[in-house]
Amino acid sequence: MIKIAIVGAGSWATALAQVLAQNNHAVVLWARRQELARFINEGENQRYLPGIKLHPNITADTDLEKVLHEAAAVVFGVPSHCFRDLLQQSLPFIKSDAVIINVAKGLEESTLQRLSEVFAAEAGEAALGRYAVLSGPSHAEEVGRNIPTAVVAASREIETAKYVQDLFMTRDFRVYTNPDLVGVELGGALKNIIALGTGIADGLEYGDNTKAAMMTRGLAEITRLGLSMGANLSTFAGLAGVGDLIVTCTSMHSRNRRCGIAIGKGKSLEEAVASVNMVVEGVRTTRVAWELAKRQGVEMPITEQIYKVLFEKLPPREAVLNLMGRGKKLEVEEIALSKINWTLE
Ligand SMILES: NC(=O)C1=CN([C@@H]2O[C@H](COP(=O)(O)OP(=O)(O)OC[C@H]3O[C@@H](n4cnc5c(N)ncnc54)[C@H](OP(=O)(O)O)[C@@H]3O)[C@@H](O)[C@H]2O)C=CC1
Ligand SMILES: O=C(CO)COP(=O)(O)O
Repeated sequence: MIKIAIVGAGSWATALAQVLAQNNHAVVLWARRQELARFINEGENQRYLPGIKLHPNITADTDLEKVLHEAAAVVFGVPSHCFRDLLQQSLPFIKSDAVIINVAKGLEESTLQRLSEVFAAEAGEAALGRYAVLSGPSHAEEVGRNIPTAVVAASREIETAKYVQDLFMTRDFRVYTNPDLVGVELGGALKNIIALGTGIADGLEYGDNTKAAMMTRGLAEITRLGLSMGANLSTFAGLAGVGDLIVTCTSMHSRNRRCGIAIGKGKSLEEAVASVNMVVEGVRTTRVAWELAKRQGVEMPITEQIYKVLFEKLPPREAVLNLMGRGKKLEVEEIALSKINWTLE
């Protein structure tokens, strides 16, 4: 039995603790509030994953040093906006050979960095070899109930990705490996923007056609930004790309989609986020992605319109009209233009 620490005690951290505990690991979660640690130690995370009886191998504590002591692997299961701060607090207590696994799906707002870049900045470039990301279509509410799920472990070092695959793989939780850290991180973070958008369309009571169009064109712009930042094209056709996009844009479990629905129904951003009562990563990610699109010089029209709805009070119906009224385009411009020598004129 090896000890695995999880920094965070929200819905995803708790669901992943269940998976790891079922694999016979000793799992200790760090909660910042006593109440949450008590819920978990009493066998149910009533706040974040109600109705699921937790495995006896799971405990929780509010003492970060105690939680991290002698852990062979450390999972960061907190929202992106507090990752750097908690990483800084944790690093002095993490064993030098421990594997670090990040499961957050977001980007850092102040620096526009991917979370692996934040990790490298804090822990040193050499430590990146023992850093992995776990991502893919996986709602905590379903993983916690052992509903069959498939995800991806990505790392610069294949051995690290394989280690993570072995840690998490169960009968109901299948883990693939992928060397494309950049693509897996971007796929997981950027799909939340499109889920906000499809949620808004649902809130406006548009139909399935609208949703399918937004998901498909959303994937096109995610891919465009990803390729400009060094990601691998095939990652976006995989679990961390289209797979996660599908689940987040269609599931009522999705916090981003539910937030979008509330906005589409006329709630303000603040009211919509408050109604979800859990982290809505896509809001900050929209700001970051819009800045990245400008920096990289790539077109991200859906992201641009969602940015305007969220932060510039553009009425959602006008955002849809703006998207529908854009100039004529080739569907697969990057691929078409490079392979068959067409032009847009
Ligand atoms: N939920 C899901 O199904 C999935 C989520 N993810 C990703 O996992 C990450 C975590 O999401 P999720 O579990 O849903 O979030 P939740 O809202 O369920 O839980 C958030 C957790 O982080 C803690 N937290 C929030 N802010 C801070 C802070 N400033 N300092 C310390 N702790 C803090 C909360 O503690 P407190 O209760 O004290 O506020 C809580 O324990 C996100 O990046 C999300 O995109 C990925 C896959 C699936
Ligand atoms: O990433 C997720 C599912 O794969 C969770 O998405 P939400 O944060 O929108 O619930």
